[in-house]
Amino acid sequence: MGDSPASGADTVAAIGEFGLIRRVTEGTPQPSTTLLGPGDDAAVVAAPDGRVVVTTDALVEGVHFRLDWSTPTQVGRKAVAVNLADIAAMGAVPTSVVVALACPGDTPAAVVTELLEGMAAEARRVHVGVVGGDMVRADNMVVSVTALGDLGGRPPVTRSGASPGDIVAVCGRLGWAAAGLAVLGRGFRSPVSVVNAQRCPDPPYAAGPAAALAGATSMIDVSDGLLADLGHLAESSGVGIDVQTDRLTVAERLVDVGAALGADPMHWVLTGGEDHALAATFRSLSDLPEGWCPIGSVVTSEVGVTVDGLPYEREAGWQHWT
Ligand SMILES: Nc1ncnc2c1ncn2[C@@H]1O[C@H](COP(=O)(O)OP(=O)(O)O)[C@@H](O)[C@H]1O
Ligand SMILES: Cc1ncc(C[n+]2csc(CCOP(=O)(O)OP(=O)(O)O)c2C)c(N)n1
Ligand SMILES: [Mg+2]
Ligand SMILES: [Mg+2]
Ligand SMILES: [Mg+2]
Repeated sequence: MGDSPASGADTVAAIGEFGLIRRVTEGTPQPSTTLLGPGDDAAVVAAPDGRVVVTTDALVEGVHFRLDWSTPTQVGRKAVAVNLADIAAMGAVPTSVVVALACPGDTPAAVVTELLEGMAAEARRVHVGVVGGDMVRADNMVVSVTALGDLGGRPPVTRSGASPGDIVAVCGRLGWAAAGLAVLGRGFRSPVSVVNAQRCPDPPYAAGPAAALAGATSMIDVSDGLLADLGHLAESSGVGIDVQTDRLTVAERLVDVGAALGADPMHWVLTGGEDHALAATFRSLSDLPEGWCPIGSVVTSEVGVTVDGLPYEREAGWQHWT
């Protein structure tokens, strides 16, 4: 897909910026919370409780996705999903999404329309619209998404509210996208379950607001790796966090892939990003909503994360530029 540029009439350059915008916006249905959709200088969306939650994340070809690993639809879905997970991690529900796409002129127009369709499809899963965007020329593809959300009258669940004695819990998958990355990186395309997890996450969006309602004291989505992201909670809250590996289930599929590739599947679970599970702290075990699993505790030791009481010797997760 990405390695054979289209020529002739149906490229981005041939259709032009405004033809492309018309193609991806005209006739797109919007939910009722979109008061004024794409086409003007800005969109107008309802902000039911008077506050707006906003987050943005960019995906870069070659860094976050490859068009020979993923379809444009999967890239679009992923770009929106990673942002919706950040909204959920605040305990909010999404209200709308705006998107920006940069690509070379010889990009087939179908790649762009499929990507935008993927974005709209992921947004539709949570009943929100893509209410605007931007499209510009660049040497490599970059997809950037901004998501807005609503707290429903609740306080935001921040990274800074954990205190010693809290239970650390997770909702969603861990290690699957990392296993998929390892498979794709070695040139394989199966097992499709882990490969698809890398291509596009399936974050537990509803678990964020549910955790907020249940009194979660802090929360984050796992984008870089469980230990790395719990590290952000620990640092913001000024606490220690201990993860108990006997509380973490390593799915049989991950065990199989680990054995086939000579990799430790527990390392994927502890440090693999991109599944966008939610990790949160709760005052007591009985506060955990359905689907949340206890995996550790907030402790009074020095600020940081330990695994079974010990420092983790390998990288805790993904960092750009290192
Ligand atoms: N260029 C920037 N300007 C202001 N804030 C930024 C910038 N880049 C990142 N941040 C903020 O730093 C925090 C951590 O970023 P990041 O690790 O990307 O979070 P996440 O994993 O949730 O996307 C977020 O609050 C983000 O908004
Ligand atoms: C081609 C390719 N190489 C490597 C990765 C692995 N990878 C890229 S970014 C990333 C971490 C998450 O991305 P980031 O931009 O840090 O998102 P954020 O933490 O801001 O949500 C990982 C594990 C990938 N998805 N695709
Ligand atoms: Mg980010
Ligand atoms: Mg996040
Ligand atoms: Mg990151």
